This record gives sequence, structure tokens and C-alpha cells, in this order.
Amino acid sequence: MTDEPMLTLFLMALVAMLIFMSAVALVHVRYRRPLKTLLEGLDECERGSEPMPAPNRAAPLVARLADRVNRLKTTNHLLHQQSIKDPLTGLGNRRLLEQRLEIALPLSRRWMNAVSALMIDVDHFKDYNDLYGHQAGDDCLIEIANVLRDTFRRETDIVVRLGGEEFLVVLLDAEEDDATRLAEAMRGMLQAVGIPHQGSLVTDVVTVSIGVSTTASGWPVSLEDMIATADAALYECKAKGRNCVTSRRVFPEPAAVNG
Ligand SMILES: Nc1nc2c(ncn2[C@@H]2O[C@H](COP(=O)(O)OP(=O)(O)OP(=O)(O)O)[C@@H](O)[C@H]2O)c(=O)[nH]1
Repeated sequence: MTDEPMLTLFLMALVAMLIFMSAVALVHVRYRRPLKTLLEGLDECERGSEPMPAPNRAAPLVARLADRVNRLKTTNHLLHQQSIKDPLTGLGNRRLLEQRLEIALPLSRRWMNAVSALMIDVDHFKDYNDLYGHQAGDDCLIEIANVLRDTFRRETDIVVRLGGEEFLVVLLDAEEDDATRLAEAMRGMLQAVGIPHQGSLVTDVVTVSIGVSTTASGWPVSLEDMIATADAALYECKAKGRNCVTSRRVFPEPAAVNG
């Protein structure tokens, strides 16, 4: 072989190698680096609620992926919010209550704080619906939810609609007399709002009956115990003629105390 074909071959190999290396560098800059940033961003996202950072000079595909991930995160957040909210009143629902109490009840027990639950039931609500119609009934429930929001304003107050015309409020670090006073305030405020209810046997406006249950400080109790006791207190209210507040203390099962 002469020198000339060898040189040509060498130059061709050099050009091929340069093309290959440029391609590798291009893939690295346009895809690998942004993808790495994207994956690091995904890890960050999983740890916190920060939006996904779009990598600098990202390849269009990678930027679109970051955008999709962010949209999915927003949708997930919205779905979660919807799953813990009552759509009619905007208050929380039972799932929210359970989520918050999972943390709050053990903490309250450890700090020896009393916890109170208020079971709130609208008086003669079936008659209200029958007289004014279902839509008016819905509006009435929304108005009651507003009175609840106005009464229970602490960040730690948990206010939910359990379903139908039943609401539950859980007050952390609230003794029986504080809880009863607040329940009375709510009952009075709703009566003062004066939503007409000509079908009520109590008075001519919408009223509520409230059963209050309070745990003994430092004792283990479950949400079920609190609801059952508040329900029993509510039953007493209804028997006494409605539009009133009755309270009871919650005592845990002996097994729970020993366990
Ligand atoms: N408008 C409306 N009505 C509802 C909703 N959920 C439940 N209800 C009605 O609430 C009424 C509850 O009736 P009852 O459980 O008999 O209670 P009540 O008539 O308030 O009787 P007392 O509690 O004993 O005073 C029923 O007529 C249900 O149809 C709702 O989301 N919207």
C-alpha cells in the first residue's frame, strides 16, 4: 500500500470518530444532562410539594415531560383536596377528620390535653326540606356551615360534615365547659341568623341540637368512642325538646387503658 490511500483511510477514520464524538456530546447536552436534572427534580418533587424545575436549555421532549409531571402533580393535589372535602358546604369530610385525628389524638394524650367532640344535628330538617324544597335545604346547610366556620376559628379546630344534616366539630385542648360554651354560642348564633322554618315544632327558625363529648386528659380514646358518646348526648338533647346543648364525658374501654 502506498502512503496516499493510508492517509485517506486515516482521515476518514478521524472524521468518523469526530462525528461519533460530536453525536455523543450532543446527546449528553441535549438529553442526558436535562434528563438527569429532571430525575433529580422528580426526587425533590416526591420529597416536597415544590413544582418540578424545568431543566435549563432542556430538549423540547424533556421540557414537555417536566410540564406533564407538574400538571399531574396539580391534578393529584386537586383530587386529594376533593377527597377530603364535602362538595356542598366546602367543609372537610370524615376522611379529613380521620387523617387529622390520627396525629392529633396521640399528641393530645401525650400532652395530657382534653379533647371535645360536638355532634351537631339540624332540628326537623326533613320537615324543612318537605316545606321549602331540596334546594332550599342545601342552601340552609351551606348557611349552617358558614356559622360553624365563624364560631370555630382556631387553626386546630376540625369542622366536618359527616353527611346529611349532621356536622361534627373536634376541639383539641378543650375541656367540657369550654366546649359547651362554644356549642351554646354556635347554637345561639344560628338562631340569631333566623332562617325561617315554619315546619319546626321548636321555634319558627332553623335550630340545631348539639351533643358534646369530652375525653379525660391523658386517657386513650378513639374517634368512635368520642362519636358514640357525643351521639348519646345528642339523643338526650332531642329527647329534651331540641335546640339545646348536652354534654357527657368519654371513658375508654378498660382494655384500652390497660393496653
Ligand atoms: N337538602 C338536603 N337534604 C338532605 C341532605 N342530606 C340529607 N338530607 C335530608 O335531611 C333529612 C334528615 O331527616 P331526619 O334524619 O328525619 O332528621 P330531622 O327531620 O332533622 O329530625 P330530627 O333530627 O329528629 O329533628 C332527610 O329528609 C334527608 O333527605 C342534603 O345534602 N341536602
